[in-house]
Amino acid sequence: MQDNAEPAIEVDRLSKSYGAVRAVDGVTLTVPRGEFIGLLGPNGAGKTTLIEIIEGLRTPDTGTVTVLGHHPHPRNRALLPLIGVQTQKSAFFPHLTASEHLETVAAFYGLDRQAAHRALAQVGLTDSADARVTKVSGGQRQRLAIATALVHQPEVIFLDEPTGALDPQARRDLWAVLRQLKGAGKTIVYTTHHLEEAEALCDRVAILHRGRVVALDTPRELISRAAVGTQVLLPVGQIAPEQASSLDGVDSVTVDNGTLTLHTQHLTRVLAALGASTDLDGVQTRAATLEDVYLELIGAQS
Ligand SMILES: Nc1ncnc2c1ncn2[C@@H]1O[C@H](COP(=O)(O)OP(=O)(O)OP(=O)(O)O)[C@@H](O)[C@H]1O
Repeated sequence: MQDNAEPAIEVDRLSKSYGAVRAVDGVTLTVPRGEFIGLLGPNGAGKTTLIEIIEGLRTPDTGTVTVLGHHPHPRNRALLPLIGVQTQKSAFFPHLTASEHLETVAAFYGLDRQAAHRALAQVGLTDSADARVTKVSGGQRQRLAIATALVHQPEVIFLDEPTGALDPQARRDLWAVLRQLKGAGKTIVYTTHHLEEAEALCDRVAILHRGRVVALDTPRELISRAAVGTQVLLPVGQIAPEQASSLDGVDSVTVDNGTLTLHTQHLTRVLAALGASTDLDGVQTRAATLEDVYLELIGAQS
């Protein structure tokens, strides 16, 4: 019997180098069951290497990994039914329709057509069941890749940039699919370069830089701890930048593209001071986002 208190994933002091490049450099990470965790970081930060070591597709130099209590290395067959993997280069069986492709995958797991049709429905692709895999749109391809990872109803799902090259509507549609998986109690590990998406979807995010985890927390906590604060935006000309700088609560002022931006940790004080000096019509405020935190962290480390 499985111990449900046991974490879904435990990574301990994991490292992997390619020649002189330390792709993963001493990563320690625990993912509880049912968590939706995002791995973020610039190109080359080590996200794919880390996720593929956890999946058992790459071998670490040092350190240990357990997934649902199993070691993925050396290749561990007991783990395969428990994990679902969508990689950046997901391949489909050519010449088949979406449902035929999934039925073939289901057969590998000793499952019948029903499993394939359930996975199609889960990602909202039932209407495209008879479409050839070579003819489907980018959004449908991504859904089919996720369905391929879901056929055998795994407990832990790994998704490497599942919303990569999708248009905004297709991405939003996929968010609904990912939220449903989370709602069904699955543990999801995913990588993305879309920070607003990670902020909307993830319970926690790990920000990687040069193979190391430089931040690990809930998006909300990371944002509240960051120094970025809130921005107050108003059209240039409404108040002189020097006058704005001297207002109560203003930390700094920048002018960009016709907009004067006041940076502050004390929004109410700034709005009160601003209201006493100028008309507040046209003034906008912008709360800090995960993207601000990310840029601050990565910028500071570069
Ligand atoms: N098979 C490999 N052989 C040699 N170097 C590799 C290999 N795989 C990754 N690297 C290097 O390891 C580092 C981490 O790469 P990785 O693909 O894990 O980063 P990433 O964060 O997933 O990047 P991206 O966001 O671009 O997908 C990079 O410097 C990359 O060039």
